[in-house]
Amino acid sequence: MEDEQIKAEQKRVDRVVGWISEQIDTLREQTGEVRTDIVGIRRDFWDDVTVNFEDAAEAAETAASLKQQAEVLIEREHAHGRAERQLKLLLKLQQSPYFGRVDFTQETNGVGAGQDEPESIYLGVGSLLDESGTNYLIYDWRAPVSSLYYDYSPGPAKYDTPTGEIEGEMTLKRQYVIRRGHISGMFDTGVTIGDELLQEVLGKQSDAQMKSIVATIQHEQNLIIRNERAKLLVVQGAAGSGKTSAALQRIAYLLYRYRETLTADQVVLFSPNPMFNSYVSTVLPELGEQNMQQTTYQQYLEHRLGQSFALEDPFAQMEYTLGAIGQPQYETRLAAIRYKSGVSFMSLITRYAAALSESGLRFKAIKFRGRILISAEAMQERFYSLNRSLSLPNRIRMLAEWLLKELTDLSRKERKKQWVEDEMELLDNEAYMHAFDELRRKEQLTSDSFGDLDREKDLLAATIVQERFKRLRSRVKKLKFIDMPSSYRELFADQTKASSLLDGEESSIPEAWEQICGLTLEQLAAGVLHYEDATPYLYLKDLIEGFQTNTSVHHLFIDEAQDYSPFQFHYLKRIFPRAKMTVLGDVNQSIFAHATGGNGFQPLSELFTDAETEKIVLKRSYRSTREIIDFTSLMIEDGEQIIPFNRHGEKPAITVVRDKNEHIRLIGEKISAFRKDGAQSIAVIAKTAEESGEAYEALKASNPEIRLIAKETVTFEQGTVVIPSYLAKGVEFDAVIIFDAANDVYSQESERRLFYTACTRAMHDLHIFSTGEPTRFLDRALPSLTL
Ligand SMILES: Nc1ncnc2c1ncn2[C@@H]1O[C@H](COP(=O)(O)OP(=O)(O)OP(=O)(O)O)[C@@H](O)[C@H]1O
Repeated sequence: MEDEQIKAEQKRVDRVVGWISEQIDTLREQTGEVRTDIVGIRRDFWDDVTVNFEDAAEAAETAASLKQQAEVLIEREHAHGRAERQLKLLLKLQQSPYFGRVDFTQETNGVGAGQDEPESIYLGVGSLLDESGTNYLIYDWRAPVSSLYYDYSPGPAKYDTPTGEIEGEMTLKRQYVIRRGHISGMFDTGVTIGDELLQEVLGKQSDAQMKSIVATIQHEQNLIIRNERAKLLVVQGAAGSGKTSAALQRIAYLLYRYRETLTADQVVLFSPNPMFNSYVSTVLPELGEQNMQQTTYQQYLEHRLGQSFALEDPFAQMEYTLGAIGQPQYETRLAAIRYKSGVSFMSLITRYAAALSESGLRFKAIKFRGRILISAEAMQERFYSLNRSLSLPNRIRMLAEWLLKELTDLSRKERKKQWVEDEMELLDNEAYMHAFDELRRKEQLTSDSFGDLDREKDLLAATIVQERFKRLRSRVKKLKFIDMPSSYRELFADQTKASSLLDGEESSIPEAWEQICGLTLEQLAAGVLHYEDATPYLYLKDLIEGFQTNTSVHHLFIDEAQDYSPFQFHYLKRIFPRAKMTVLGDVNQSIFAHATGGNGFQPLSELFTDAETEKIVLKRSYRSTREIIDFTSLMIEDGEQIIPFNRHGEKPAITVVRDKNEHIRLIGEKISAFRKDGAQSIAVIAKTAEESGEAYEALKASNPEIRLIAKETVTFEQGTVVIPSYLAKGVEFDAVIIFDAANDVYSQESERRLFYTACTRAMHDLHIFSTGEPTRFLDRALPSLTL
């Protein structure tokens, strides 16, 4: 690029940065003032309100005055929040005001048709107006016009606006690398967005935090980011194709596009594990947006199931499926996982709930001081005497009301019991006075009541009983009187029940049903709820008690969606009925036993109509070097369809070791070598948690800084780690060492995708160790390896 051009561009950068600096100063002053206001309002809060509770009118005035004062404070605090966010954005723009430019000449139709003057559009992470307040010095990357930059190369181009399509000619597309207000790189680009810039970005060392990709979003990723039409957007993308990145930029886009109506807490991202949450948590703040709500499916289950069971998590299930091969009930468990994850089991549960509507729902007696106050039979009788045309949840609510009334009656009788008398006597003076004060407040005792010993005692007895009944009432309100575990268990207790429920559709019941029933009963008796049972159990619970739907969520993002079962998808749709879904995954990385194999996201299509659904396939992979992608693609079917980005590095390598000592020594040496080459993050990926633990113990002596990642790990940090394969999902490392790829470690066909997932975590280097003959998943890839 010519010097003159760079000089002219730098001049513009200087001017823009100068203007940003001025605005920063003004804003700082303003935020300072607002802050002082807030401190002042807080300090003088009580001086500026008139507090008087003498009578009802005064109290009302006090309340109004308090409300007004609080509103002023809230308004100021909001203003402060807005200004702070704006300030943060300006500080970012001050360092790097923009990353791209397109020159675009809009076509004008009709009278005087022809071409307007070209306009230069500069793109940054936020927009900025000039001194006059009328011209944009920087356009937000999410503005309609900015899509030109992502969708076109120079030539005819168009973009959508809320008022229609605008066509024209793009005459220039330029990219900048601006650091601390100085242009350090500038490229004019052709067909795709800045191969050069992308090269530079992708060639960098990894980070503990995911980065935003706004400067280099690719056309097909932009389709995901800006999609506004689909109610269900399905993204099938190769490993490293930018699914997570696109999802996060899409959230930023939606928050910008619908800023009047959408807030960050109306967007929920389901991610694979807590560590992944930490990994992606900085992307939106980096883009000047607040973070969406982040959770994992397991966290949701725990929140809903509370303490009622020892709830197995997906990783414990995974450890079992990977490590218990050959154990007595292994095959039964696998059959159970497959069946209980599918929609057939869902319809069995739906029918079971319908049957419970007629009979069989289990209840728990309400007990008090070791006595049964209301028996389960009484509840059952009452429940089934209610109008059966009413839904289960409605009848449950009516039963709860009845129970509360019963409890009120029972509490009256309880007052006369000896234990109340005993308890009254035990009250010390202070407690007695306290109870009496309470009584006076509640019952408005007059001074006449003093001395009326009987009345005093009655009231005190009522208070004591009421206190003790509080817990019972609260349990009733929480519907704890339903014996959910027994109600669920009953489905398995009689093995013929399923076929009678599925009259005509018995063929969907698996062959091993009898054994599955046995296994389920065993596990429930031990107070354990297997992962595959958790969603069905919750579904049944919700059919009985009513679904706890969340209608405030407008957008649901499900990352690593290949790990969700059809049942889970249906359930999520049910609890977020108003949300649009963006579902991102890679069928080649399906690692759970419930994975449905080749048909990928098929179950999802049942949730929305064809017209509501859009599917985007990402074939280009950005994470790894061409050498790594060429190699890993040979491990999977259709791998040749993955298109590597043209970035080169060392060929992957394999070392077959002879014994344990050599194994550990060579891995230690490899770690040192990678570090010397500048790798910031190195992962030794083992198959299971158990193998990771062993690897860690063996390696830590010679690598004291090495860390072990377990399912509880919540932060993703740089450095050298040992990590189980399934936890490495979604994250990436400069260099990956596969701990042991021996054929007897990765032996089952079902483990192919797990192995593939582990290998595709590598950005720049991949080294595979094997303690014997390497896994057959490498058969096709092996010849291309450096031995
Ligand atoms: N357009 C882009 N510009 C720059 N970097 C990109 C782009 N797209 C993807 N990347 C980079 O590629 C890597 C992989 O991206 P990401 O993790 O989003 O992929 P993924 O499809 O979710 O991967 P996986 O399914 O393997 O977990 C990241 O380092 C990301 O920053």
